[in-house]
Amino acid sequence: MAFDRTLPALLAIGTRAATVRVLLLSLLGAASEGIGFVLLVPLIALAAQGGEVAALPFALPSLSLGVLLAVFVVLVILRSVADVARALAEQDLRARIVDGLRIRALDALLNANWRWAMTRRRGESEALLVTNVDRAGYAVEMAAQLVRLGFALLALALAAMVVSPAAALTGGAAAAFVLLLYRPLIRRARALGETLSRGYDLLYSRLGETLAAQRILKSFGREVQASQELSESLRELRRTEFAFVRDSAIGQAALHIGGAIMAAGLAWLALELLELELAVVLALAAIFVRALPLVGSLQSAMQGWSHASPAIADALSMIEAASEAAEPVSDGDAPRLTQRIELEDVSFSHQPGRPALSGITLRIEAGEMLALTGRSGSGKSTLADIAAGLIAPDEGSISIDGAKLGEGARRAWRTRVAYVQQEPVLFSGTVRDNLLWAKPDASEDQLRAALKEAAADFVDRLPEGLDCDLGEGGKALSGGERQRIALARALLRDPDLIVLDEATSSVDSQSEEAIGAALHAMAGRRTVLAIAHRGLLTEIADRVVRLEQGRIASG
Ligand SMILES: Nc1ncnc2c1ncn2[C@@H]1O[C@H](COP(=O)(O)OP(=O)(O)OP(=O)(O)O)[C@@H](O)[C@H]1O
Repeated sequence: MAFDRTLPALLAIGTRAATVRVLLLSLLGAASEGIGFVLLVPLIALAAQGGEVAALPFALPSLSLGVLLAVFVVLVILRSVADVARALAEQDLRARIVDGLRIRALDALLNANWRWAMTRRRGESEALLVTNVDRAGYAVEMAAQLVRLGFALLALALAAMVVSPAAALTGGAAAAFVLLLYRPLIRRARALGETLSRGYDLLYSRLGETLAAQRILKSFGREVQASQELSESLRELRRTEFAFVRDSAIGQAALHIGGAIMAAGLAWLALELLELELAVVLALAAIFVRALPLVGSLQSAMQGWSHASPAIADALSMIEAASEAAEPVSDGDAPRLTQRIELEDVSFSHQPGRPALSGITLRIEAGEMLALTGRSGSGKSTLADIAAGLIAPDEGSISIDGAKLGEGARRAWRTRVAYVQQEPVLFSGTVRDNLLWAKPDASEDQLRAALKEAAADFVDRLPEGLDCDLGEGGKALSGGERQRIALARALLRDPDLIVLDEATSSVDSQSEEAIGAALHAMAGRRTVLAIAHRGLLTEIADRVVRLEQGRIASG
């Protein structure tokens, strides 16, 4: 049932104290119920047989009816209080595990090195953080239910043992046999759970891609196909869920039939073979009637756990993989660029045998604006990622002011680098919110200076200026305006290196000119590495380096 590895790892996230609380409260509830059932024997004996019970294997304390009833009430109160406290403790444990798992997964993803992160599909990560973690929470609920039901059944079994060992053992053996018959169903639930996990991954990745491609999808008139593809994925998912529900329902029905046969057999055994007294038979019958639905719930919980626990395994293995790919924490102050960045015989391959860069030797002088050109796939972004400290060369080295940029310094170097990509990423909120995201303690003057330097002083003309709400993703602005705010945000950190990844390729010519003029005005003060196929940036750059198939062809 894969409790082996998954459960201990989960409980470590949920904290030991919360787990122990759930266990103890489940035990307390079960024990008070079990004792109540044992007390049924003297109670029924008092009512039906004048208090005499001869066939019991233990001496009954001779209690009056009043005392017996009072003890019953106390036991019920104890159990009810334990149940309330347990429900709260279970919720606490579940919340700790779900939140802990989600935060660990996000931390692991964000802290993994870029090379590993590039290989992951976004939809896969989304499905993991959203659906799988919720399913993990459901699995925890099922595990807690299994524990509670297990304790309750154990307490009932002990109560039955006290009342009549022979009848209890026979009943126990019969119940174990019935549960054994469920093993194939449990295994099937697990397989269905794994299929469902994969199905959700695919669904989320398709949904993400569809939303991202909304514009192109409309222009190709593929709305109907997109919705058909989604329907097909959903149908597949529902088929799996349906199979799971069907198996559960069949399991429950089989349990009821098996239970009725067992009850008839046990009644015959108790009355005909063991010739038990009425008080004992009635108490056993009460225990049996109580235990049967519990066995049913146990079976559902087992199937639920089997169905949901693959989601936990997925989350844990992703966390493990991301943690193995974790970037080391910075081992000192961020390197400062005052002289030059030097790439020495740098090679890099995203995939074995297909080098993206080969033997690149390049100097970028501080204060220089260098434009990187070349055909698509020639290695420009890979080179920029190496210069920005996102990835490390497979061979060769990169140094800042003569100091090699090693494993421990790369993260720190990135705090000195500003990156502006082709499609500017702005967050929902005001212009001010978007700028402060890069430098939360920036003063009003610094915000205005950055906007001015990035040729984004159009902000003054917006209603409410800096406090103008830009809407989701900065929708309220044109592409060129968004890009200038993105540049202002990059400048606000006073970076040593600005990397522009085709930052002007999709902006209007007026914005391109404004950005070009802004960059030109930075000449000598800021180091800029601009990826540009052609156009204004290559004209204003101090130097143009052209890449061809991962090698420097000119410049
Ligand atoms: N994540 C990745 N996984 C596998 N291969 C990759 C990955 N990223 C880039 N590559 C490959 O590495 C080579 C260089 O890619 P890179 O993106 O650096 O080129 P580019 O010049 O920036 O291209 P473009 O102008 O299209 O962005 C290409 O062959 C590309 O297919």
